[in-house]
Amino acid sequence: MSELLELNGLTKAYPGVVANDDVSFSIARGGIHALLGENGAGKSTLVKTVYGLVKPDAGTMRLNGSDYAPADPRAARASGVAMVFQHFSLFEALSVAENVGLGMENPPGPRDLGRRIWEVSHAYGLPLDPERRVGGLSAGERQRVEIVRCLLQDPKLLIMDEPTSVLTPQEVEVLFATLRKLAREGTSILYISHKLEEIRALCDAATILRGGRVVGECDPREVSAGELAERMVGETLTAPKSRNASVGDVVLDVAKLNLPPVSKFGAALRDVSISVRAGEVLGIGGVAGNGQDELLTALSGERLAPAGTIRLEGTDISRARPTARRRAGLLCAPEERLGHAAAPDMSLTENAALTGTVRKRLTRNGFLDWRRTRDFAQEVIDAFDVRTPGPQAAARSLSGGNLQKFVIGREVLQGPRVLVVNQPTWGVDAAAAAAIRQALMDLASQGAGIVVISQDLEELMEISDRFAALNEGRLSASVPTADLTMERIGLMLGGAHDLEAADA
Ligand SMILES: Nc1ncnc2c1ncn2[C@@H]1O[C@H](COP(=O)(O)OP(=O)(O)OP(=O)(O)O)[C@@H](O)[C@H]1O
Repeated sequence: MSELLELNGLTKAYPGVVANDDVSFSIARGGIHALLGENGAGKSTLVKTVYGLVKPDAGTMRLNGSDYAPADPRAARASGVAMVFQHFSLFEALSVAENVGLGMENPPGPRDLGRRIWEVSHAYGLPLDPERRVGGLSAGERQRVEIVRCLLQDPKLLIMDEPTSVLTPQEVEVLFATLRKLAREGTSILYISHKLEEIRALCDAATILRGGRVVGECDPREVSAGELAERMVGETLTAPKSRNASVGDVVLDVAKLNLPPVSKFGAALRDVSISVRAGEVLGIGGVAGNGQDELLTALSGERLAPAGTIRLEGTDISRARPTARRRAGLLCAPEERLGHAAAPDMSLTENAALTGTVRKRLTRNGFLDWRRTRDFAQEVIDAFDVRTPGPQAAARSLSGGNLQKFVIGREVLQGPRVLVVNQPTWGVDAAAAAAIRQALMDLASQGAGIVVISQDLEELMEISDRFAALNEGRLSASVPTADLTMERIGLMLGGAHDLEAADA
């Protein structure tokens, strides 16, 4: 196999950090090449350089034997480089075909475009109806739109940034079949993921980054996932410690909560009942868009609930606003890090103040006490090993996984009575994910009630005492995790509610 893309000495520094440091490796034609590394290792910076979004300070690239230095993504696409981002850039109110057309340099006429979308999507096992509105599509279907948009440009290199984090296990299989087919046809794939077993199943080469430098190359099929993880972090990993499951009184009690969807494309909550005891972790599984956002905003107080539906340690807080709920001890960490959980252009200190003022007493005489706030941000950075030059850094300058560690740490260190988290380890590397899970379990051991909403079933099985499934806005009765099989979980996720035991 010959090389499609060669990277030679790529270097890119940001204030206080060298994101890529003399990075050299090559990607084979028709190869599926994994880019591995813990959060902040420099993976995104590197692929953004290849896609023309970042200009390197030093180093060169060659594509297909010719010098390659894309001035912008348009130039990269013209050279045959396509990228599917972790965050989709689709317009919900437009159709599949309209969205695809908007992302193309020279889209064909509407009828032709519709026909080609249908053909390409079916040929690659990702069937799409060009006429459907994107707003009504699942996350997996939206990703198909992004992939098909890339395929219509006939790419030589397809870059995928953590593509499976939004997919169900079945959708992952379909995606892998598509990528293998593309590779057989000669397209190269550069694949970023933190899911090491997936990398072992899919990729035929891997480059490992640590601190911006290449620290290893291997064939992931010949190395265990544990070994890969250890090479990434440069140390031995420990599995989470189990804890004593001594549970206390009910701390969070939700009774028959009904709420309309947050948007036209959300799901209404229907008769949702939850009961979480002190010391307990309740895992809520389900495919995104089945009421997760509605549940989180109802619990955080961003949307008020009908009186008598939500009780915290016996007190009705259904009509209380977010600040009052925080004061009472109910804290929430939403899924979307930039925008919802953190303000991108604000510093980490300012972001610490966003949710920390009441419980960490960050105000004095009605004004923010900047020193205390900065100290709190620093405390989060230290305790959760957030890689950043310091609390003055803007939230958007952090790598995705490091910002996630900050957002979760900020809530955990406020000593909540009840903590609700949505996708707590999304985009977080194996070592940091283990640390976040351990922190949630430790918090439960200290007597808090924890609700973990996640699409990662293995994560839920690892840390939850009980499991419930959210499907079209209905929450199943919860079942002790120890009694569950994957088959039963599948049935619960599919909405077969009558199969479960009654709530204990
Ligand atoms: N625009 C920027 N300004 C300042 N620093 C940045 C910027 N972009 C990235 N960095 C820093 O560069 C380093 C590498 O970040 P990068 O996003 O490439 O890591 P990553 O390996 O993709 O991490 P993750 O897995 O968490 O997404 C990090 O320390 C990050 O904080």
